[in-house]
Amino acid sequence: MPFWSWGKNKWNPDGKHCYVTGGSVGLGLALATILASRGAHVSIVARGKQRLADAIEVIESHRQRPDQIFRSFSFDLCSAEGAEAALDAVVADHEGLTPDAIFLCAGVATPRFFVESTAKDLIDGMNLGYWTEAWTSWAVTRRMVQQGRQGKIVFIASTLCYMTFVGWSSYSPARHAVRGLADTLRSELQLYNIDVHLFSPNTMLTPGYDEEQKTKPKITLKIEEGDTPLTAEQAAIGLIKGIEANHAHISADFITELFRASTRGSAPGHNFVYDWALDMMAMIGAPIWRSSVDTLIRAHRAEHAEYLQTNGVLSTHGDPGPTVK
Ligand SMILES: NC(=O)C1=CN([C@@H]2O[C@H](COP(=O)(O)OP(=O)(O)OC[C@H]3O[C@@H](n4cnc5c(N)ncnc54)[C@H](OP(=O)(O)O)[C@@H]3O)[C@@H](O)[C@H]2O)C=CC1
Ligand SMILES: CCCCCCCCCCCCCCCC(=O)[C@@H](N)CO
Repeated sequence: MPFWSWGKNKWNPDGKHCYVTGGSVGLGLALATILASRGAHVSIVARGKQRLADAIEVIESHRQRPDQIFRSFSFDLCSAEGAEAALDAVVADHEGLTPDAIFLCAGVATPRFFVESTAKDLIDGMNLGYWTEAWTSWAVTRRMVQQGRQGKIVFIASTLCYMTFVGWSSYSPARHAVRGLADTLRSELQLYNIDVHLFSPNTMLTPGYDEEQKTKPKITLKIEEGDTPLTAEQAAIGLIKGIEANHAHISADFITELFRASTRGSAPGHNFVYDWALDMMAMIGAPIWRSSVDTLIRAHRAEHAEYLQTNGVLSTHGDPGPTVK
């Protein structure tokens, strides 16, 4: 879309088929309910069947018209086969046609210290933080092009796709990879009139967030105190607003906006003056913040040494962990 038509013809989900991966809880469910309440047909995919069934009930309660189609399917999206099979199921009630919009919310974050991660932990990090999104985008793009259909693909990354710190060695690289793929596809899929967006939420209070607390190092949690968490609903509303504004990179909080504007690479920005102002703020603020965090980390050395000792972390050094392929 040329820049002079930005903001016109706001995206409207009414009557469109929206496919939300990871739509059973958290951000995906919040998004699915908003889309349903705005008249979309909604398909959700996740692994756990009970949570899918519960989610469909919630989505149903937002139905606007009797003809809206709501479906849920259980698939593991970490493999090309899983992503293809899920897509087959998702398009079945839509004459085999690819969805109008795909929201790639499926993903898992498991923070740990790098030295306590097994090889499997690191591979899982890429599987659950990158391939869950990449395989679905690959499957759907090929079909969209075969069918001559246009549409919208929305990748979900994180603030950690622009910056990172201690504890996120298995997750932040996967989120940076999602940004790399989204930026590449934003460029390439113009060939077919397929729009690509990247949403980078900060902390969201979701079941996934509760889960990640179980492995999160204390120092990581301490650094994250600087962030103000969003509810899944607030994040989903921010995402939809960003799509309506036709932003390539979307965020829903000020800190991520700072990192977006100062780490944008070749991605299109928002408003030039606004981005420039953010960039200036980040140029001064980010090094000050980083230096205070570095001080915090160095002050944590003794406690960390004790943690390694007590948990016998280094005695397992070199063990690749179970079932590494
Ligand atoms: N919460 C946060 O603070 C932040 C989260 N994010 C990212 O945003 C996305 C949504 O986060 P959030 O709502 O917190 O996540 P949740 O863990 O609450 O929900 C994740 C969803 O993805 C599904 N899912 C996970 N793995 C797979 C898989 N292999 N195949 C199919 N479905 C899968 C889950 O269902 P099931 O397990 O049953 O398969 C669930 O529906 C994730 O990618 C997350 O990493 C980004 C920034 C901040
Ligand atoms: C001028 C600069 C000021 C900077 C202040 C920075 C404060 C820390 C921001 C940490 C944000 C981390 C979000 C991680 C979300 C996520 O992806 C995980 N929860 C995974 O689910």
